[in-house]
Amino acid sequence: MTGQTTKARTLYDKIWDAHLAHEADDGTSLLYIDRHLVHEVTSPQAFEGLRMAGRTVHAPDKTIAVPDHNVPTTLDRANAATMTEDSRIQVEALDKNAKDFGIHYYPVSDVRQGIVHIVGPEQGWTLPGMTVVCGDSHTATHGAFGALAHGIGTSEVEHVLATQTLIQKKSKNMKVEITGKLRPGVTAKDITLSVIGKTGTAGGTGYVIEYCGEAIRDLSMEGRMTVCNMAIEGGARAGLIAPDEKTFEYCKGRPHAPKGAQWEAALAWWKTLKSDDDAHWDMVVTLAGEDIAPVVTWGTSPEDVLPITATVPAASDFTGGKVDAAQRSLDYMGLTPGMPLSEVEIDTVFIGSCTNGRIEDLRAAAAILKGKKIKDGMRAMVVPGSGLVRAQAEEEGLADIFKEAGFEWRLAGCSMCLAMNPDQLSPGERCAATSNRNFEGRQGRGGRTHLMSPAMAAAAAVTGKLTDVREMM
Ligand SMILES: CC(C)[C@H](C(=O)O)[C@@H](O)C(=O)O
Ligand code: SF4
Repeated sequence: MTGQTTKARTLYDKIWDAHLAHEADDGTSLLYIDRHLVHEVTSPQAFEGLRMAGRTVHAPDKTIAVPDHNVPTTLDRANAATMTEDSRIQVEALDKNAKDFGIHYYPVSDVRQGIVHIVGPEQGWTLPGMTVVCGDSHTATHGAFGALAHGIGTSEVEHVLATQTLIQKKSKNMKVEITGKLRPGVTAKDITLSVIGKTGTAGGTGYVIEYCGEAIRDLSMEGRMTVCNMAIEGGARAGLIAPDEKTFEYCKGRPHAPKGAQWEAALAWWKTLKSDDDAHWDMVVTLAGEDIAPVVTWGTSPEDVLPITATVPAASDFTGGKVDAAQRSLDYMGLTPGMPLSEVEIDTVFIGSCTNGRIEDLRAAAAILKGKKIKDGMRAMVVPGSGLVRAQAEEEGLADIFKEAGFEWRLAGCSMCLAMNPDQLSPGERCAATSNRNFEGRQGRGGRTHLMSPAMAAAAAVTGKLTDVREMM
């Protein structure tokens, strides 16, 4: 790495350099992978490939599996009859593969089971400066720790299982700075949606984003995970945030975090993990924290985002290819241009997912719901991101607040974030959701999704409409 070490580098450059095993003349590189997270949807063929080739998992100690997408989240889920045949096959395959290949595993029956992107940080598998991959696009979540974390395809899952390395080409560096303070009622979710609203879903293509600025520093680790989670929705390869005292504090004492002298050594390295002042950025995006409002999506792309105080746009408000796309979105979403977003009535509320299924998210929603009831006829569910989040929420009395308000209190999993398990919208059903994708059919065929923060979703459950949470604070 002569020469490279003296040049000013970004955090991404530093993590990349520290993991580079080989670089070919055309830039194709071989990266060492520190953590490989595995779930039931994208791994069965990869394990099958290993089996057929007679290979083992190269680093079973760095490979962590948990079923999350297909698992029912109802209290009776131990009963296999609650799963579809396809789901059952995938979950059983993961049970078997984890056992046969000797990797770390959190089965459905384990209180630590949950959404892979919540379990990894919670158990201390995700640490600053690491390379973290998973056959899942929202692996970007782990970037909140100053780790280079991104999704990979099933053939790459097999490659990482077999070699603990990944073939990559380096991305460009983008800086997204959120300056100043957030206003009351504005959360990490509003930041990340507003960034995508500004850059578009393709704006990050070819880049790794580093989020920085006072408003990012002020976020908790939970909030930082929410921001990085949606880097992929903005088209980026990954999103990351330089680690700081909050990061170290979060990691300290976690089951798989280093201990004693190893902790001290790790900490010394982690403290060097920041972009140099004069590092080169290929693109810079800046938003003022004060200018960010509580937002909701109105369309079928995460970039279709507006402040809750706005009205439904018309297709003619857009230009180029977006005109037709906006019209299609409006038709699918059943919305009329000019209508105040705060008058859009909803049928269902989903609080959960790897975007907003952590304890802080549940606290924010419960703070709005305390002493209130959800609107008559509303279907509302809270799906904690892991069994441990669920247990903590019960201990803090949040579960009681949700139940008294009329919410279903579920077990951990991806649930209604995507239509791969029994939790689905029916055609035309409209949902206030704290997840990250609002594509056509994402939550069930014909289902209509409005993305927002947990507090906003809680407010919507009470009024039955998209609601400005600031009116309920
Ligand atoms: C099923 C999985 C491959 C997928 C992803 O990669 O993101 C899912 O988690 C999602 O959120 O759409
Ligand atoms: S919660 Fe949603 S976004 Fe996250 S991994 Fe599961 S399906 Fe994907």
